[in-house]
Amino acid sequence: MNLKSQFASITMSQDLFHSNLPLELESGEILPEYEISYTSYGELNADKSNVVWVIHALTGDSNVSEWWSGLIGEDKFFDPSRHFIICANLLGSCYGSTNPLSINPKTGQKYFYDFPELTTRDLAKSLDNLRNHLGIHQIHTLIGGSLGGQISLEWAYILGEKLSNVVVLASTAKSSPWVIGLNESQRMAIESDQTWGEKSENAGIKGLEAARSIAMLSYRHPEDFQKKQSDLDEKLDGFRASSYIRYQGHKITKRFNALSYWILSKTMDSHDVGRGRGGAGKAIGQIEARVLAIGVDKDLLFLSSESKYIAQHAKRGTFREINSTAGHDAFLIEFEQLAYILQSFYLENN
Ligand SMILES: CC(=O)SCCNC(=O)CCNC(=O)[C@H](O)C(C)(C)COP(=O)(O)OP(=O)(O)OC[C@H]1O[C@@H](n2cnc3c(N)ncnc32)[C@H](O)[C@@H]1OP(=O)(O)O
Ligand SMILES: N[C@@H](CCO)C(=O)O
Repeated sequence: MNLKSQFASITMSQDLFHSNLPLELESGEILPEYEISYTSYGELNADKSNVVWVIHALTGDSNVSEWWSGLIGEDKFFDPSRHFIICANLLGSCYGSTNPLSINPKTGQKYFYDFPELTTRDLAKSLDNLRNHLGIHQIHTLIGGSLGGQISLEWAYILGEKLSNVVVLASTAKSSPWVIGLNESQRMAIESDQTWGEKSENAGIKGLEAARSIAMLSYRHPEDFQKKQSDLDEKLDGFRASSYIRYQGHKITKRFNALSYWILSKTMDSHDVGRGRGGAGKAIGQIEARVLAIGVDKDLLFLSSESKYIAQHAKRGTFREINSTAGHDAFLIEFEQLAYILQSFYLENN
C-alpha cells in the first residue's frame, strides 16, 4: 500500500507479509502462520544493491523515518532517493505483526499468555523469510540498536555473504546477567499488577507503567538526570525527576501493551549469538559481513565494552564509541555522532 510520504518525491510503502508456512521456533514450539508488517522507503535499484535494512529496538515500530528522523530521510545519511530502506515490525510487537493479541489459528481465540517465547534467532529467521519473499538477494547494510542490534548479529550470522555490512549499536553478543536482572525486575512489576493474567488487552498496564520507569533508569545516565531533572528550588516533595519518571511510565501505556513487552523482554534475555555455535566469540568470527559495533561511553545497560568485544571477534570488525550523557538511548538521539561514525566507516571500508 503506497502512502503519502513526508518526503516530497519519495515512495513510502506500508505492507503486510503473510506467511502460511509455520515458523519453527528454537523452543520447539511452532507459530503455525504469521504476519509481518513492514515499511519501505525509496526504490530498489536495478541490481538490488542499495538495500538498507533497519531493525527497531524494544518498543519501536517500522516507521523508521519517524523515530530515526535524524538519520533517515531526504538529505539524511540514509536517503530514500539513493537507498531502499526497509524496517519490519518484530514478531511479538504490537505494531502490526503477529503478537500475543493476534488470533491463534489453532483455537480461533487471541493468544494472550499462550503466545510462544521468541528468541533473537527466531526473529532473524522470520526476517529472512520476509527477505526471501521480497526477492532481496543482497543487503548492503543491516543496522539495529539494542534488541535490534542483537537480532542484527543473529541475522548477520545466518545471511553469510548475502550481507555486506552490519552495524550493531549499543548492543551485545550475549545478554549479560545485569540485563537479565533488570528485565526480570520489570516483569515482576508487571506481575504485581492484579490485572495480569486476565485475558484483556489492558492486562498488566499499570505494571507496564512501573516497568518502563525502571527501564528508563537503565536507558539514561545519572548525568542526564542531573542536567535535565534537577530542581532549582528547595523542596521536600514533588521533584522533577519523580514526575519525569512517572510521565515516561504513563507515556508507554498509551502506545504499547504489557503482553508484547513481556515477550520481547524475554527475547532480549535469551539472546546469545554463540548458543550451540561454540560461544559468542566463535560465532561472531564466522560472520562474513564487515561489522561496525558502536558503543555508548555512558551506556549503563549494554556496556560499551560489549560492543568492543563484538568488533574484536569479527573477521572484519570496527569499534567506535558515541560520547553521550544520554546513556543507552543515545543511539536514538545522537544523530550527528552516528552519521559521522557511519560516514567514516563507509569511506574506510567500502
Ligand atoms: C507511535 C510511536 O510512538 S512509535 C514508537 C516510537 N518510539 C520508538 O521507536 C522507541 C524509541 N524511542 C524512544 O525510546 C524515545 O522516544 C527517545 C529515547 C528517542 C526519546 O525519548 P523522549 O521521551 O522523547 O525524550 P525525553 O527523555 O527527553 O523526555 C521528553 C518527554 O518527557 C517530558 N518531560 C520532561 N521532563 C519532565 C518532567 N520533569 N516531568 C514530566 N514530564 C517531563 C517532556 O515534556 C517530553 O514529553 P513528550 O514526550 O510528551 O513530548
Ligand atoms: N528506548 C528503547 C529501548 C532501549 O533500547 C525503546 O523504547 O525501544
